[in-house]
Amino acid sequence: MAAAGHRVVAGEREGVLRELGVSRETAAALDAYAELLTRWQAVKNLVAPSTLAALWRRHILDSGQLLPHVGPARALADFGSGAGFPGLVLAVLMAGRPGVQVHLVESNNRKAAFLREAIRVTGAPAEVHAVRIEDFVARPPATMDLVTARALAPLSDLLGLSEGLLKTGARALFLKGQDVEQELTEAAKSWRIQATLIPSITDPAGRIVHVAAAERHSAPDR
Ligand SMILES: C[S@@+](CC[C@H](N)C(=O)[O-])C[C@H]1O[C@@H](n2cnc3c(N)ncnc32)[C@H](O)[C@@H]1O
Repeated sequence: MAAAGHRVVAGEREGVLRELGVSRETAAALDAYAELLTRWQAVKNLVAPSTLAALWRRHILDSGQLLPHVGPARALADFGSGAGFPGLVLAVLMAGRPGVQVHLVESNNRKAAFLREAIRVTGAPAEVHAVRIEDFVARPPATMDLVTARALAPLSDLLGLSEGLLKTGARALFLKGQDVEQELTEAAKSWRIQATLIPSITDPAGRIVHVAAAERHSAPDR
């Protein structure tokens, strides 16, 4: 069904803008993004159709809740950005900070084209890398301060993908669902991880995994 048929949850936009505490200019940029996503969704199916009605909370606030944990980071790499979550939302929210650049790594050309258009309409300090994450990490365009990702892979795989950037000093913020404890236990078999779990404000079972550092266990001596 065409996106015109979807209904936005009443009052959700206002509540989310209040929770994020954004300026009028930032709210306008988020509106432009939401409008573009709704329009492109009809033909490009960018997010799960069932989640579009709750776009503001399920996607925009879910992404924006990372902002207080970004700290002084200026160079961000968002892995598997899809329609821009969380990377593009963070770029919009950080637009006023000097020197910020968010690198959206998304190998799907249809999604990468959408992201380029979203950057254009929002003026967000971001750029799209339509390549595989593995290739981006092999030759990053700058030293990254922070890696973000949502709905991409289990934690141990995320650490593997991020390894090259963690080694040069990046931290990571991963949005995780109810399986987070299991994923941490599994990841701890291969990694020594310094991480903090932060409750999600959009999902009672969800956690933000803040990785300060991680390195592989050395191979056991024989
Ligand atoms: C399930 S979607 C999640 C999108 C977004 N992060 C979100 O939470 O809505 C995963 C995205 O990662 C991209 N992706 C998966 N593996 C990738 C890789 N190795 N390199 C680049 N992009 C990848 C896919 O094309 C897809 O858009």
